[in-house]
This record gives sequence, C-alpha cells and structure tokens, in this order.
Amino acid sequence: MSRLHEIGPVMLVGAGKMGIALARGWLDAGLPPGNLVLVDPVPGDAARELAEDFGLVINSEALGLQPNVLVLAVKPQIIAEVMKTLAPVIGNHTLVLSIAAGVSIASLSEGLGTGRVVRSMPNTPAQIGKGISGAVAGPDVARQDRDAADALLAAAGQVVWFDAEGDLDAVTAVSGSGPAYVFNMVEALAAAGIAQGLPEHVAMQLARQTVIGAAALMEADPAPASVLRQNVTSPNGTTAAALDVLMASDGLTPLLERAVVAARQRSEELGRN
Ligand SMILES: NC(=O)C1=CN([C@@H]2O[C@H](COP(=O)(O)OP(=O)(O)OC[C@H]3O[C@@H](n4cnc5c(N)ncnc54)[C@H](OP(=O)(O)O)[C@@H]3O)[C@@H](O)[C@H]2O)C=CC1
Ligand SMILES: O=C(O)[C@@H]1CCC=N1
Repeated sequence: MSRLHEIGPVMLVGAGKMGIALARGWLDAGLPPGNLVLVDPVPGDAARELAEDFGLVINSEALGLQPNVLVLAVKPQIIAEVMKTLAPVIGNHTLVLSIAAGVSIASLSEGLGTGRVVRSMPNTPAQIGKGISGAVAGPDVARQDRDAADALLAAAGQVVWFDAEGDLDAVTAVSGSGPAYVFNMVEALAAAGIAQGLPEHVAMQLARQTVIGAAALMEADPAPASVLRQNVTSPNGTTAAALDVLMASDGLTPLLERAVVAARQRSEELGRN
C-alpha cells in the first residue's frame, strides 16, 4: 500500500500551476481522491478539470475540514494574508507543508500558530512524477510528520532533506526554477536553428526532441553528464567547435551562475516581504 493512503485528509491551498502539478502527482501515485480537497477562490481551468476528473471537493465544502496536512501553494507575496484566513483550519494534528519560495519556517509558524511546519521546494516535473524537491523540517516536526511530508513530495519525484533552511534558497535557484532554464534553452536553440535558415516548426521540433532525448538518455545511463557530453564530442568535430564557445570563460557556466545567484537573491527577498 502506498504511504499516501496513510496520510489522511490533505488540503491544498492554492490550486495554481505548482499546486495542480503536485496534486496530479499525488493522485497518480495513489492518494485517495476523497482525501484531497482544493481551496482556491477562483479555481482555474486546470483546477476545475482535476476536480472533475477525480471528483475532488473544492472550496466552500473544504473549509470546514481540519486536515492532517495543509499544503500551502499560494504566491509568497500573498501568503501572509492567506495565513490569516487559515487559523480555523489548523488542528492539533495538522502538519503544514509549504512550497512557497523564500517564505521561512519562522514566518509560517508565526502566521499559522503552529511549529509543525515543513518548508519545501518542488518543481513542475512533479506533475509526471519526475520532479525533485528540497525540504527542511521545522523544530516541532515529529518523525511521522516528516514521513507524511516525505510521502507527498516523493509522489512527485525525488526528495532531498536539508538541515540548514538557508540551503532552500539555493535549491529554489537550481531545481525549483531550473526547468524554466531548460525550456528557455530549447527556445534559444530553436532560435539559433531558425537563424541558420531552418523553418520555425522544424527548428523547434529539433530543439525540443534533442532536449527530450538528452534527458531520457541521462535518465537511462548513469554516466556523469561530462561523460555523456564527451560521447557527443568527436575529436576536432562540430560539437567541439560549439563547446569552445559554450565552455569559454564567458560561456554558459558564468551565465548560469549569474542566473542562479539572481534567483537565489529573489528567493531571499521574497522571504523578507
Ligand atoms: N511554478 C513553479 O514552478 C513553482 C512554484 N513554487 C511555489 O508555489 C507557489 C505557487 O506558485 P505557482 O503555482 O507558480 O503560482 P500560481 O499563481 O499558478 O498559483 C497560485 C494559486 O493560488 C491562488 N490563490 C490566490 N489567492 C488565494 C487564496 N486566498 N486562497 C487559495 N488560493 C489562492 C491563485 O489564484 P488566482 O490565480 O486567481 O490569483 C492561484 O491559483 C508559490 O509560492 C511559488 O513560490 C514552488 C516550486 C515551483
Ligand atoms: O518563479 C518562482 O518564484 C517559483 C519558485 C520556483 C519556481 N517558480
């Protein structure tokens, strides 16, 4: 039996892009639909579709419930306001699992009046069970709370637990936001193909399938990324010519480092709001 069966009622507050990605992952991994309720003042198409597909309870009926796990998936900018409305939902037995970027365990605990808080950072491949999450448990989190949070996050993919909460800002910058960097690389590679005279739809097909194929190969072959890169690189060939540009001192590595620093700083800023 999946660990998800043992968690009991889960309330997802914020049925947006990431909330729905997680909810789909949980339901696909065996969370009983009767144990999941959605709270979102204006549920979008994806939320309504999910609710319809699985017969989920949405909004008003949900608010009378004190769930075993309250998952907070609203934007960091409004989380303080949203927490003010959630006091009646927090029972003695309620664990809070936040996925909000930057928002500290201390402010979550203060806002909700409970120390049973896990702060986490998943990413959107959660929707197909291929995500990765970082997580930190607050000081009042018991072993069984941590197991429940781990089961929810593990349904979405891999989970890495950290002792230091500050590490989650770096996790956010690397893997939380990371899928967007890869999608942007597909856009950039397609644009480069178009600049070389390929039709737009063909350039996009080539770029997209190249990233899909490379990711699938990396999943199937445990060799380090550097070895997989070397396997593409014939001596003095075309890839070597391109990598001379990408791996130059002003190439992809310093660019990504700047991008990750910017994301980390933004995560820290969001936490100060
Ligand atoms: N997107 C991602 O890849 C990731 C996001 N996160 C975190 O997840 C959280 C949500 O991000 P994301 O899904 O991208 O954002 P979205 O805007 O897509 O989702 C937030 C949802 O919360 C809803 N909402 C607004 N007010 C309330 C309320 N009072 N009660 C309940 N729900 C409310 C919004 O509705 P409406 O649109 O009508 O305002 C929206 O549906 C953020 O904290 C973000 O940091 C974490 C990891 C990855
Ligand atoms: O862009 C954001 O702020 C959120 C957090 C990580 C991914 N999306």
